[in-house]
Amino acid sequence: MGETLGNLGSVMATLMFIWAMFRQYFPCDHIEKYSHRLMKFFYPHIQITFDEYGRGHFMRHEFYTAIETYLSFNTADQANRLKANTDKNNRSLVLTIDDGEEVEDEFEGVKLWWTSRKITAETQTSRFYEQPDEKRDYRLTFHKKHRDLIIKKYLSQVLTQGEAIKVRTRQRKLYTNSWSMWSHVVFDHPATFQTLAMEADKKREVIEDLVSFSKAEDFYARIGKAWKRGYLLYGPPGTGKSTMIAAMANLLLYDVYDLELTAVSDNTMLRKLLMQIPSKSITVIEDIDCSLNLTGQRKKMKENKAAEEEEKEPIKKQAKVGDSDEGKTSKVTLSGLLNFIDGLWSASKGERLIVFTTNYMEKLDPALIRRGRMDKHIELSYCSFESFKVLAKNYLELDSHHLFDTIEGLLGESKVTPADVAEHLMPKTSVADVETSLKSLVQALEMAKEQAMLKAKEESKEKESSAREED
Ligand SMILES: Nc1ncnc2c1ncn2[C@@H]1O[C@H](COP(=O)(O)OP(=O)(O)OP(=O)(O)O)[C@@H](O)[C@H]1O
Ligand SMILES: [Mg+2]
Repeated sequence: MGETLGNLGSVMATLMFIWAMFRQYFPCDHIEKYSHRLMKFFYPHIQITFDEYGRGHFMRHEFYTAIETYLSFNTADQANRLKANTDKNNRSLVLTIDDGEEVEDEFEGVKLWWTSRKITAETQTSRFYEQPDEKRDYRLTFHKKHRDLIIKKYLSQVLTQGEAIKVRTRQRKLYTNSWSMWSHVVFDHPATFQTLAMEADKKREVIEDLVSFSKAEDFYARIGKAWKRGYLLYGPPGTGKSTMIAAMANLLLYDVYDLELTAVSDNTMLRKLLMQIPSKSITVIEDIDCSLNLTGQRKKMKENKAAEEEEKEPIKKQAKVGDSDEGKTSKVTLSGLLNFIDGLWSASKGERLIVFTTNYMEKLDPALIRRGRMDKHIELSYCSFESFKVLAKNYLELDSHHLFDTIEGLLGESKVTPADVAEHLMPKTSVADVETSLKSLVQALEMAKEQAMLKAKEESKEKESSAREED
């Protein structure tokens, strides 16, 4: 239909040309007026063309790719000729409508037609660059009485839907910083909140927080706050902090920017790196307590330790002279990081998450973790029975077992991390042996319980003896 209308358009253009020639020899205002009316009567349609590339541009127009995605998802089943491509993951086929094909779409009861066109032009080779010899575009045709509806509503819907599909299907990346640049690999971590071992209520709370944040653009705009949210994940090693970050990225379909602060030489470079982070991303700073000058206490502790060492071994101190930390360590400061989080970062558009992790919450400077900067503090702790049940389901596809009661009792009396539990549940043979796995876990838990009891005894003995000494 659209193609026929297109052809009709070219016929009309030819007629217009003949008419222009005619008018040159027989000028007459009346005839001109009526000719325009006639033209509009016969061709009451509007056509809009969306080129793949702009003039002199080497990047595809974003609207072209958005339309391509929209059409391949919504209308490809109408076309008889399709082009097959693999997606960026090389995993599934993406079908787009082939050159010259026409598809019909409908919006609020109005019919419109899209044509995918290829126009072959003569090759022009300039000294500096080669002009592509074929040009592609999408042509949209609709009745002129729907002009406002299509231009104002339909087109913006096509673009937003196309963009949304692109985000959903795009390949996500894990970025790491080297010098002042980010380099990336494919982010393919399988962790999800479903497989994360954590108490169900706590998990639900985190998921709801993340989802409502990702949908709250209007809310943040209304209250005049930058659309960003900070999370602090804390807990002993092996309790799932890094796993939770992967689950967050998979839930929101964000890219991950893993910022290694020890590789950042100063605040200027930090700013440069952070400015390159786009929206829909999670910026991660792991083990913030180990990141140099970021913790007031840590610095003090270091100084105290150095002073102690000095007292014990003055010779060692002499050897250290000239071996100052200055050259080796990063000059990134806590205030530099905080200024950035509060200042420039807030000025950039789009949603951003920043996640800090630490094993030692108490070591962190209060300025870093105050609410508003780190909006949510999430503790990941030792394995509870509820967390164990998630792991048993993941690793052994098990909902219940006669050893579960014993395990529940032992977990209450010992401190083991989900990482330790997971290690015992890992099948050691090609055929998963549930009984052996659970028994080995029970043994490990009993040992941990004994050790915990011994430790408690030693501690109480120490307390008693120090109290006696004081007496
Ligand atoms: N809560 C959990 N749910 C599921 N798996 C977990 C959990 N905690 C730990 N694991 C398992 O243990 C491994 C280590 O966990 P992870 O790297 O997330 O710990 P972490 O808290 O980041 O430790 P660290 O403080 O040392 O960085 C993971 O690969 C995962 O298989
Ligand atoms: Mg970790």
